[in-house]
Amino acid sequence: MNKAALFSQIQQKSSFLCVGLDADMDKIPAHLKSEKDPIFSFCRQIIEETADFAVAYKPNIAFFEALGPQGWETLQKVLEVIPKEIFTIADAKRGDIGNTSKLYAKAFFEKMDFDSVTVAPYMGADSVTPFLEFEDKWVILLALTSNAGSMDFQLINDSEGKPLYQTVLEKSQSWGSDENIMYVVGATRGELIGEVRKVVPNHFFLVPGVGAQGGSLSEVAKYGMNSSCGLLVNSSRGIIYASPEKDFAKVARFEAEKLQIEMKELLDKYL
Ligand SMILES: O=c1ccn([C@@H]2O[C@H](COP(=O)(O)O)[C@@H](O)[C@H]2O)c(=O)[nH]1
Repeated sequence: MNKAALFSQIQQKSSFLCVGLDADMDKIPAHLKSEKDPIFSFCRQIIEETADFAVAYKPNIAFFEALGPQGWETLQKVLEVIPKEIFTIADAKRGDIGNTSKLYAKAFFEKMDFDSVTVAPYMGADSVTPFLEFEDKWVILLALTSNAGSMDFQLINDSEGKPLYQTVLEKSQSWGSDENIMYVVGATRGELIGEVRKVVPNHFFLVPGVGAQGGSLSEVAKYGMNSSCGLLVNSSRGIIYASPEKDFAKVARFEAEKLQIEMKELLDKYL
């Protein structure tokens, strides 16, 4: 999917919501566990109920890998029930020496037909560029993540006072463009989102951290929105585990709609 198609969907749905599919056997409702493929059943129902409000889905690959070989089959089935016009993100956080990255890219872009994959930047250009050789596919590079540990490296300043995440943003711009690179920027980062936006004014950000991690959607929009929205804001647990009962999918729909209503207001305000 290209940037224009993504923005057009954001406008049509008045939403920049990404629903995170962190489907955990220990957390899905008990009644699903007797089904043949409980994780597929859970994800399918979440997708069916939230697709009106979501412009992206982000299966976190760890939750599928943890199921062993069956998990990869489940992931493929989940990918197939996501409506074609909705952007898909393999949250896999890959990246390795060039020939290995090439095969990771093949796995997510050819064997499975994801629109994008999250990639760690720390092995440098040759670990990222193999992912950029696929038309209308995206790399989502970890820049300023939402977790406390982001302080350990990403916020360390160099001798000129520049934080490492900023070097990642600056350097990676020569590897691709705002048509094939997005950046992960945590919703928990507040004003720093504005600092990221200054360095990369036109790129989309994938923003995890609203909902369960407590990030503020209004701050994300205030500091991060650009003229083509430029934001995909993810919520996983806040939507998919909003109810542990049989009504989980309906309650997920309600939570997704709540976020979409807030997003519409923010789009009207800033766009
Ligand atoms: O900086 C990051 C990068 C990725 N994530 C992932 O996003 C979701 C967040 O889930 P919530 O339940 O909405 O907190 C999850 O898959 C993380 O692995 C992130 O949180 N922060």
